[in-house]
Amino acid sequence: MPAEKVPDTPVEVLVELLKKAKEIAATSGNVPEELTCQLQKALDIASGLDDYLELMTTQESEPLAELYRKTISHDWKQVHKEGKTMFQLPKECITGHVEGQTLKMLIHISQAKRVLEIGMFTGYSALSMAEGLPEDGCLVACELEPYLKDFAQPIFDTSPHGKKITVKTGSAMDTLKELAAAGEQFDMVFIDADKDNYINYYNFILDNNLLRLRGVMCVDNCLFKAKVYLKDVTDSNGLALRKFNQFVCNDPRVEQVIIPLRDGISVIRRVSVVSECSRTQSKITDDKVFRGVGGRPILDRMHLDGKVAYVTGAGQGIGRAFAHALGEVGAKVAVVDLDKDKAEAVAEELFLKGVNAISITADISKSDDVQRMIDNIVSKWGAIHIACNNAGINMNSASEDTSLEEWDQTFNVNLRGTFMCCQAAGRVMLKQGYGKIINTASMASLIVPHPQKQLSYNTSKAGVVKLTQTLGTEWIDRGVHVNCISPGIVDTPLIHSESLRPLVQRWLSDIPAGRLAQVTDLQAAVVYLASDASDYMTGHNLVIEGGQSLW
Ligand SMILES: C[S@@+](CC[C@H](N)C(=O)[O-])C[C@H]1O[C@@H](n2cnc3c(N)ncnc32)[C@H](O)[C@@H]1O
Repeated sequence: MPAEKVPDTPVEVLVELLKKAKEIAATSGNVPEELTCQLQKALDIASGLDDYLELMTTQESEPLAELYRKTISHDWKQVHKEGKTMFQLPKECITGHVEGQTLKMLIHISQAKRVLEIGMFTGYSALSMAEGLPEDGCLVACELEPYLKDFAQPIFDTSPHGKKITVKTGSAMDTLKELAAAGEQFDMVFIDADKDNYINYYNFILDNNLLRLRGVMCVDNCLFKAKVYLKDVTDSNGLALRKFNQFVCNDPRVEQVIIPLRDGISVIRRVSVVSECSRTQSKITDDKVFRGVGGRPILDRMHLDGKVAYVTGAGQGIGRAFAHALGEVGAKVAVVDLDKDKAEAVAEELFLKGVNAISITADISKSDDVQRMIDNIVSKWGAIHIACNNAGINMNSASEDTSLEEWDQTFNVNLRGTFMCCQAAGRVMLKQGYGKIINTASMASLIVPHPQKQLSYNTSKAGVVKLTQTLGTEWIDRGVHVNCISPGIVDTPLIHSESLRPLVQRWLSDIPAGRLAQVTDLQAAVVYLASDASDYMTGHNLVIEGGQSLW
């Protein structure tokens, strides 16, 4: 701590006290050496903590470092003297590196997209949190002093994350009222402004649902230099924080913990709405709709944590998108493809994202390969919960010219291969009493896409739908759901081949949505069909074609 710095956290106060004690020990002749030694150890521990945390925390970005340098070197006294700020702002009120990184981490953990900050100062915590937000995330920062907006904005503009921040100047309570009137809600709220208003901000936020269900509130300075728990404190801010902590601690609407980092950060979350409603004796219907099935709200019911999935034809296109989608919501994924390199590349992509993935090379038109694929997965992960039978081929020819070879090849992969996968995975799933099979059919199972001629493809995909319906009804009473997805025309590299490219304009005029499907348009469907949220669906053909089959 620099010599002129005022101790600002319990640890900094402790360091100062230990230094004084050491000085006293050094100047009194009769202090045992053992006591001096113990004092030095205590001082080393306390004074080394912040430096160590600083060193071991991921480095701040250049815009944050610049914001810090500019804030610390600014003459705040002079600015106030010149009447540019209403109050004389102490530079120490900047949150800084370790706290900024903590807030950014909380944003990541809570997957917040919308953040509200009360008390921006020069914007260090605002920019730290913005860095943790996704590209379409946003942060509304309330700040009393217009001068601070002008101070922070040029630095925000140097950061790729600065555009996520909107600064609202004026009294924070006025801004809160405005936001509540507009029906705004936030995933995370950070309070770091005038301490005597903390309880008012907190109550207003909860009473007006500014913090969304399962949102998180963080509050700074909750240890207030230890004044919240020391006796004989007269400091008004210390007493305000003490009262605030006690209020939150007694509030049945929330759970809280104070993290003793810097000057203390309270992390507060709303507890179950059920207990909140019974407390207020609201007339609620306390059932699965209200609580969620098994206490899990709808999005949680789409999670696939601990589930084992495979996707065939996952080396590219739709299969790759399916593999990523299933992995992103928690499943372990076996990436199956005829092409070894492609399967390995996608498994590597998934692994990089933190998904447990393996690659398997298999030709699903060969029964031995199919059985080997299933055996590999079961021996590696002990089960198969989700089977995405997606591999397929498409050849074009006029029906009068379609060779038996083309017909057989198409059916061997698209229908016979899909059946073999369903059967092999189904045997495992029937034994488990649980399974979700998702076959990739096609819009061509419903309509005859034109002008290209693809008899064997169309009929094989119609077969996939009937296969799905039959298995879906035969196995459902033993816990195995079988459904299929029928994509419309998907924008894959194949579409841009020389022979197909001229047809794109023609197709577009047949599609109400006015565009081809992207593989990402299909991802939510596979997650839904793989999850418990679709437990009453079986034998269904989920058509995703931008309305094309309706015209
Ligand atoms: C502790 S500083 C905030 C530090 C900031 N979070 C950071 O990361 O550096 C408190 C800020 O709250 C602002 N403030 C105080 N009272 C306010 C109020 N009633 N409405 C809005 N802002 C207020 C002050 O002007 C000051 O900039």
